[in-house]
Amino acid sequence: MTNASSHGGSSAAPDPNTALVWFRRDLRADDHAALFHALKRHTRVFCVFVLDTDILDPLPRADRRVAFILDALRVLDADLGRLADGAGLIVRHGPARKELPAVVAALGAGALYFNHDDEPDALKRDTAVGDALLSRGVSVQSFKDHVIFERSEILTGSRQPYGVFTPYKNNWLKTVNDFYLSAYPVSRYARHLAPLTDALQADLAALPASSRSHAKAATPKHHRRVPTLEEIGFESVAVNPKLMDGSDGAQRLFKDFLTRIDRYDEQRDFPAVKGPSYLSVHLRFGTVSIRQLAREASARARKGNEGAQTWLSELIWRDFYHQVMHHHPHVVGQAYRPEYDRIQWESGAEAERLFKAWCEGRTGYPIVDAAMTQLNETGYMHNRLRMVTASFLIKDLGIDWRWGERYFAQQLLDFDLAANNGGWQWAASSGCDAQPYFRIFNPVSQSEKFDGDGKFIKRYLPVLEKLPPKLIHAPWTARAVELQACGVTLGRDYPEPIIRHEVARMATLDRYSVVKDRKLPEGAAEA
Ligand SMILES: Cc1cc2nc3c(=O)[nH]c(=O)nc-3n(C[C@H](O)[C@H](O)[C@H](O)COP(=O)(O)OP(=O)(O)OC[C@H]3O[C@@H](n4cnc5c(N)ncnc54)[C@H](O)[C@@H]3O)c2cc1C
Repeated sequence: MTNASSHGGSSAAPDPNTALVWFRRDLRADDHAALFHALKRHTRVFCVFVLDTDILDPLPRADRRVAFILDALRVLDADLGRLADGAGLIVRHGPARKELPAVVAALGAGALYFNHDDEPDALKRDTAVGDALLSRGVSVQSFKDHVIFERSEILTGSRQPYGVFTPYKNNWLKTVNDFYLSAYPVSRYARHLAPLTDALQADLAALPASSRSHAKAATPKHHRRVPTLEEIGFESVAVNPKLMDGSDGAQRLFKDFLTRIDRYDEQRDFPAVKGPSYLSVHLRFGTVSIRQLAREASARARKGNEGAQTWLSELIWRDFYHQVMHHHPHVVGQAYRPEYDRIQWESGAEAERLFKAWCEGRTGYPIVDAAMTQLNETGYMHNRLRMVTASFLIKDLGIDWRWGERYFAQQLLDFDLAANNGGWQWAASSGCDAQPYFRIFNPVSQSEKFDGDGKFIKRYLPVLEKLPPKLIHAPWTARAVELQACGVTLGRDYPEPIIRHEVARMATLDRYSVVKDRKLPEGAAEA
């Protein structure tokens, strides 16, 4: 499997036997397209990760993702060392567009290898790095690694990108075979990984572009190549330990999920149940290979395992949203369907107040508040609740989906531009194969249906612990004495609802009337 985009380049000066592999959203040493191809074609291969200050500088100083990345880099560094004696990860801290050319020059590398990242900013960065290297005669090779099918690999019969998921999925399933799912056997050529010698590390530490290098050349035997959070200007922050340990942690989670995958289709919608895989952060940072996951799911799905079939569909949604972003980059910032940008969202101080209450889990709707608390406290939110909270913000509070998209992007450990944008535009009805605009989630029925006994709500809102199932989904419908018997006074211990869903629903249908001038279809309903 190659699918390489060769950017060409040739020169006598850089050493054609030496290559540098640039790790980005693929933080593992196993089944790695760029690493495999570099090792196969070159006899002296180095690996680098750049803590890119263009990305890191605007982030809040306490960011779970940075903690996750550093942890994953430590595992990657150790794994490279296990693959070949003395090998390891070069870690740089600075703007990637400057660091990469500097490291390439210091190593005398004749080629740079990396895996595709199709986010618009990443593409711009890669073009800048590629152009700088090409002008020096260094070849630049990039590969598909992050998805099973990318860009224009799955098209309609008339060679157009799909706008509807189900036919895309059917074509995906028809096209996929062992070729696309097999692993890149990195270890076969691991002997070509070059050791990070003391002299080399001294050279790297002295690089002018690296004002913030963390290689400690003076103590080579004991140095830490991967810096701490504090060393790169971040604060320590708690991340669920079950999600940590880089690629080792991903394998642990996947092994555990395989014991539950058969029941995924039945359990995945209930946030109090351990139903999904929790692998999203690992897929985001590539601490697990999508080929491994899709291969295992496909093998089970082909045997009729419905849990595996449903889970495979979710992995296909991921590919789907990535190809949407590739073909329609305007979705970053604008509605996929332009007519939805005519909608007038709420704005001003009142909208700001409602938005803040939503962010902080103070809407008075327990399922929404518990979900937002899960997000704020852990950096994760269950998929069903992402749909419920997104719908609530857009269709109950009348707030622009982009506000919610931005908040999720700041908070989610698994934040992925394509999936997050796809999810938000799905909820806003403006996206590719989105929820129709007239289908409006009723937060109370969603709560009753998917958290019937309120177990999830109570986990994140202990103040409601004593409320029985009949009161917990809509506490404002209870009599004051009933609530008091459970130790709750609305407005004091838990908020009054900030809107009435029935009223908001009518306002939303009105708001969305600018996109459809016909009457509501038969069955226009709540979900
Ligand atoms: C408003 C909204 C925002 C979202 N933002 C993100 C995001 O930033 N990052 C992200 O990875 N997912 C996002 N999702 C999709 C989904 O909610 C998460 O992928 C899922 O909850 C992660 O948990 P899991 O790994 O246990 O999922 P599982 O149920 O075990 O699914 C396995 C994997 O399939 C992929 N997947 C599942 N559902 C979707 C989906 N609807 N779209 C795309 N890929 C999917 C993910 O990579 C996930 O890890 C969003 C969904 C919505 C409705």
